[in-house]
Amino acid sequence: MSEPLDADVSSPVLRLASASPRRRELLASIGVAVEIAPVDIDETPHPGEAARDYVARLARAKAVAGAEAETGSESRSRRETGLDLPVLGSDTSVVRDGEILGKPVDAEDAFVMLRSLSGRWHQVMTSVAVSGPAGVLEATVVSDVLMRELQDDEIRNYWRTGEPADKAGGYAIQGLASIFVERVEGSYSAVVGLPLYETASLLRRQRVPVWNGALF
Ligand SMILES: Cc1cn([C@H]2C[C@H](O)[C@@H](COP(=O)(O)OP(=O)(O)OP(=O)(O)O)O2)c(=O)[nH]c1=O
Repeated sequence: MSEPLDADVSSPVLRLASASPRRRELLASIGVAVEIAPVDIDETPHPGEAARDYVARLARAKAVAGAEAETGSESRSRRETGLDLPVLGSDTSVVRDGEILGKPVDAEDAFVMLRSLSGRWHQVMTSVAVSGPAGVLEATVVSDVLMRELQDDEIRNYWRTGEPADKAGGYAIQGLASIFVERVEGSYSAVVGLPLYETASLLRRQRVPVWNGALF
């Protein structure tokens, strides 16, 4: 029997235009080893921009910026041999009543965000874009999340754990905030940062090998 897939020792098959460790781990879980190449783009929403359009625009911008950076000198030898890797960009936003909640900037910001999510449903929108031989392919997934009533003290204590700081909406469903989330309707992996079902489909269309149900 051959060895199981191990993302740490496999050579990269995809360039990940993201600094998010969650996205790297999610891709590793479906056997996709990545080369990390974060990009820096302006994440300011356009005036009047709908949340769904916003996440789609950002995911696309990250994939396109990552592909442009790949044509730089660092990867020139690979380009010359026609071996540029497809590039994945993604964006996750928490949306309450149509309003985009980004990452909290401080304790007060996190308190206001989580207070506003307490005891009600909100949406998590994640868009993924993959630039490759088939052009830029995209998918957007909207999930509904119900958070239980939160006490003021637990919101303050939650901030002190450090978990909310780099998370859209100020919480991580895959972490301590799992005790706050009562229900998810949609894609759990999309809430964490990447909708794996849709991502696998886009990757296959870009000829990136993904685990396909075969025995190892
Ligand atoms: C709602 C939620 C968000 N998140 C995270 C996923 C994303 O990393 C982050 C949303 O910010 P993003 O801007 O989507 O991503 P990022 O800044 O972490 O990385 P990059 O832009 O370089 O790709 O929030 C969780 O980890 N768990 C959750 O439950």
